[in-house]
Amino acid sequence: MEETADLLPESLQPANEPFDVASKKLSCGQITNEEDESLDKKNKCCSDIVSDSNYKTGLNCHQEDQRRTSLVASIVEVVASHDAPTRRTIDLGHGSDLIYIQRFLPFQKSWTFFDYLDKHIPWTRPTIRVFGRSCLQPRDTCYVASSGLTPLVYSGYRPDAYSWDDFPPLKEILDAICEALPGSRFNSLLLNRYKGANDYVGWHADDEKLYGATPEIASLSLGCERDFVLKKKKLQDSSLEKRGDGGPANKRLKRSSSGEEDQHSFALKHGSLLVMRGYTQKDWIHSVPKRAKAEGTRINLTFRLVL
Ligand SMILES: O=C(O)CCC(=O)C(=O)O
Ligand SMILES: [Fe+2]
Repeated sequence: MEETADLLPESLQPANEPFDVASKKLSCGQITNEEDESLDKKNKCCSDIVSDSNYKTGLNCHQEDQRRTSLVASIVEVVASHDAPTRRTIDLGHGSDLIYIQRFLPFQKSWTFFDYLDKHIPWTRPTIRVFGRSCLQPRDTCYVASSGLTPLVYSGYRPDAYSWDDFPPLKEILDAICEALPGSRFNSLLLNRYKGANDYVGWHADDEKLYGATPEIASLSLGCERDFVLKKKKLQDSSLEKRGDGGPANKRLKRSSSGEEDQHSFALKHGSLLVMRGYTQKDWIHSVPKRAKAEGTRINLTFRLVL
């Protein structure tokens, strides 16, 4: 990953609204989640029904019991259907694709992981090199990997690898991801903590050789919602083109004038999982830009396989 300075097109500024989930921890300037909002409304509506059922209804005890049973069943159904993960596959074309799973982890469980990681991970903010200049990385980081792997080096920085055994909850998350992605394998994890609106990751691709030609990267988001932007590489930016191995990249990237989108933006929700697959690291770059209204802390975990 050779990170570039943050070049944020004006058109990508979102219409953020403050996010406040009563009793669900913090308000961090997150984008309002329409579904969470509607869940809140439905939950409120359900509790209204429950308290209404205490009023005199004119039904006998048996009828009242039946009514309560069916009310409880429908409340459970509403809550369950809103808690269920939703999976979406996004075909970026030419062998690149994404999977986005909203509510991959349950809401409160995600906050439990957030609190643990915020407190227990030995976060550092290293000096990196961008365009030949040294600067402080604009977010906190930590690296966890199985022993004996090729070390990760990015932007002139080589993080020390902590062991999975140092942070047992990470293994729990890894197990959940492997269960959701049968056949996938991960042995390393780069953690990022964005402490507010000014923290970001600039345009880059995770195209280091140690991940091979078509790495699968599973990215879990916890805490404050942030935008994740993907932009198609120009043909001359393609790593294959740079290596002079122009054939496949040429074929994949050249056809981009066919009306396909060259840029995608996703608001990554608390507890969501985004998976990048295929040629996504070869043909696309991605970033998490600064966002004035994203005041809260966000923790991101990217699980990778070092070959
Ligand atoms: O924070 C994110 O969602 C992305 C982080 C990222 O791109 C990276 O660590 O390589
Ligand atoms: Fe990345």
